[in-house]
Amino acid sequence: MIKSAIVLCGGKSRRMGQDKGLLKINGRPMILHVINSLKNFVDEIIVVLRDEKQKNKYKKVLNNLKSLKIVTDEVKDQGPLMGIFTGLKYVKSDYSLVVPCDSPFINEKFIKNMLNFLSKDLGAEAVVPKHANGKIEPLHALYHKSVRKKIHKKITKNERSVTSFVKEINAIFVSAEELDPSLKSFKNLNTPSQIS
Ligand SMILES: Nc1nc2c(ncn2[C@@H]2O[C@H](COP(=O)(O)OP(=O)(O)OP(=O)(O)O)[C@@H](O)[C@H]2O)c(=O)[nH]1
Repeated sequence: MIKSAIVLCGGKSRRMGQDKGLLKINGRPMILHVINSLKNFVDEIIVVLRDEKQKNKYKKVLNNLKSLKIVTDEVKDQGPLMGIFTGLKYVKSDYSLVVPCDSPFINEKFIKNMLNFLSKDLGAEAVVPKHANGKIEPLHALYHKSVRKKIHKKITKNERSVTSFVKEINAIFVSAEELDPSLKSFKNLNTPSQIS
């Protein structure tokens, strides 16, 4: 069974003030932390960027990486739901693990636990982590390719919330704490003060 991952990296990084995926954490661009964690567990990684200009910058950092495809949003600056829509167009697998590029501490435990769901007969359109306080993590989730049609409907209505989207589809919610007891996989770096 082919396993695919989609890395969302086409955001505007307004709060950070510079492109988050290329920002170095412990001497290495954030996106490489995410890709390094994923690469031993999936057969292909689709990196979804905003446009050709951003793609040219990332090519320098991502060259030589096997099984990696860089694509650009069908329409830019529409938010992560568009990124998922674009990524799902290119994947070979039925389900894809979607992750953001600004969570550099995504770890193997989280990835393995998420991919383990693929060995079950899921019968769901998505598997989404949920915290004890009810907060959900739709950018750290598994999506079936078939949701593309439903996303298209939302986008054409200008509805861009990924959280609202997953609440409307047939999604399974799973304990974030069980997927990664450290919860580090879910930490997003959004502002300069979060970078020491
Ligand atoms: N492909 C793609 N990814 C996106 C898009 N918007 C956000 N993302 C990604 O989704 C993740 C979460 O994004 P946010 O932090 O909410 O938004 P951001 O635009 O990156 O940052 P801010 O401008 O500070 O809100 C990041 O990995 C982004 O790169 C988009 O339009 N296209």
